[in-house]
Amino acid sequence: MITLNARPESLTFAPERSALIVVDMQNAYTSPGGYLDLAGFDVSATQPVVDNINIAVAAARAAGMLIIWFQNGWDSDYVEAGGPGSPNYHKSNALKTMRQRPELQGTLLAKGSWDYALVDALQPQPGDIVLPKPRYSGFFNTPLDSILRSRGIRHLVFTGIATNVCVESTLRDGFFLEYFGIVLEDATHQAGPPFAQQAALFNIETFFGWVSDVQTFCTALSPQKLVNIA
Ligand SMILES: C/C(=C/NC(N)=O)C(=O)O
Repeated sequence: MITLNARPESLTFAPERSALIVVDMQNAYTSPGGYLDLAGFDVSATQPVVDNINIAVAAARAAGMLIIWFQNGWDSDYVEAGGPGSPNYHKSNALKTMRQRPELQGTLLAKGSWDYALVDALQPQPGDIVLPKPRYSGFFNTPLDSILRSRGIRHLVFTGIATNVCVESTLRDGFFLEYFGIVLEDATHQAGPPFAQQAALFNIETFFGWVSDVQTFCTALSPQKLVNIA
């Protein structure tokens, strides 16, 4: 068992019965020229997040935690995105950007595209689980709940982009399914202004889960080891 210092209080859990979830670290959400950048969101501060996720993943893997990587997106014909009868068609800024700029059609968040791919610096290893997801929540239309329940996993440590959209959506759905959700704040980044990050972390800390950071997480898993946090 480890005890992880977190806000609003510390949590004790077994690493081998917990998972590190990496949410949507795709070029779409992280890289200049990716979807968020093209849609007008600031991605200039995402590199430290990539670096910190690599540190957290290495520490979690060494401690026997399951690593789950999500990739958000749809088939290249966007059937999975839903048509005009789906709110996703109207709210997805990727779909809206492609309607405004038809030359981008088929490039944003389409499976097989550069935009959909995980960033080069973050690559799953054998034993990790990679899950595509068609909506913001990683519990919606994916086998996530079955994968976790079959392994007796109840504690989920979250990293990834965006804190206020897919990270928060997945953590909230997990809360309703009786999972304990913890966010490593310096391994996440918001879509939108800085207040979106602050509000998401406030919501999580106050209502849905816990907030910690990569250094604290690594120290809890391996007290003797020194890490260089970005
Ligand atoms: C805005 C947005 C966020 N996605 C995420 N991975 O949090 C989107 O997919 O449109």
